Amino acid sequence: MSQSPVKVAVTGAAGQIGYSLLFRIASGAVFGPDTPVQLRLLEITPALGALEGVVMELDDCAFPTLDSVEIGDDPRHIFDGVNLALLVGARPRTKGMERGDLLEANGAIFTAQGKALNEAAADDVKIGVTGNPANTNALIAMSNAPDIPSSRFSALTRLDHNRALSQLAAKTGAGVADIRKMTIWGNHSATQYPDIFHAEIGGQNAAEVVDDQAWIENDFIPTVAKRGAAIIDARGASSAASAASATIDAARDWVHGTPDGDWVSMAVTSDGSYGIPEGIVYSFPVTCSGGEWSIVQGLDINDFSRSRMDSTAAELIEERDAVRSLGLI
Ligand SMILES: NC(=O)C1=CN([C@@H]2O[C@H](COP(=O)(O)OP(=O)(O)OC[C@H]3O[C@@H](n4cnc5c(N)ncnc54)[C@H](O)[C@@H]3O)[C@@H](O)[C@H]2O)C=CC1
Ligand SMILES: O=C([O-])CC(=O)C(=O)O
Repeated sequence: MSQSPVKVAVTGAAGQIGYSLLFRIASGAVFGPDTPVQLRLLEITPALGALEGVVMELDDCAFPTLDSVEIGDDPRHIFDGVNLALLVGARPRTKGMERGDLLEANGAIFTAQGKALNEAAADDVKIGVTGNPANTNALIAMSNAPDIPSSRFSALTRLDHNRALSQLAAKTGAGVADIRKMTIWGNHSATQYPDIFHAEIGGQNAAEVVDDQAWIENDFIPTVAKRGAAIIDARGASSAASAASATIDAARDWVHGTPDGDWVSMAVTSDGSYGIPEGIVYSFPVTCSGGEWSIVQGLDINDFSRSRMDSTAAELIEERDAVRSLGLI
């Protein structure tokens, strides 16, 4: 093992997503086989006993890339010197709830964790927010961490991106690896806009390959946007293994870069690109290189896309105003 260890914090580590996520990070899925990982796991006090059991299992895997594991309930201590913080811990929604219903319950968590990251994290920290409502939780954490550049925060829309790839592959008979340039715009919520007008299948425009606007409007977009609720209905619990997998994909690409000729979807702070109001955490098509993301510029936006991009921005503005009135930002 040639390199010095990377410190990775995971919050909500004893939860469903944590149980899929930790083993993959520990086995090198984010940083590769040559980089030792020090896991720093945050939980609420009553869940620390269960977390000890998860740590026993991590030990029992004997991963060569796992350097050490520390657990605790104090964010300031757990975030000390971390290079990557994956903020998963939050209450999940249950049947009949929208993710936005969690704003107040989960907002307080991200206020405290933003402050603790600001005080304790390493200078190069990257922060990925999975806990819902992910975009606005990232905004809350960012607003409470004034010394960390806002470009170091992102919220997870990679699961939506992966869902869109899988639905498009099923419709066209292509393999997911043949599809490039998928985009999720906006909020990780039912208003998100999965956009195939710039996507390519084997180099051909995906919307032209599909050639079925009714499928795009009535099938593809609602299936992707409401997939989380469909999983809750079927499983009785929200998505976990796929959410962990997307969290890994997002962190890996942010750290190591996106492949040439492709992009990914990440919710990042808007700089006004594509007319999206500045400052909200909005999912864009991005490329990553050298540990930094950049929003893909210059895409032509048709009227169909424009109205959907604006509706999901409007929802994020409402969420921002709601957390502002709660004093969270
Ligand atoms: N962005 C995305 O694509 C997705 C987001 N999610 C969200 O991820 C979050 C976690 O989901 P699950 O793991 O299924 O939930 P879970 O309930 O199984 O686990 C959450 C864990 O967080 C812990 N926790 C609560 N408050 C905490 C705090 N202040 N500090 C540290 N830990 C804390 C709980 O004790 C629990 O162990 C939920 O908000 C869920 O809605 C889930 C799927 C996809
Ligand atoms: O839908 C939920 O509440 C969990 C989630 O974010 C998803 O599966 O996309």
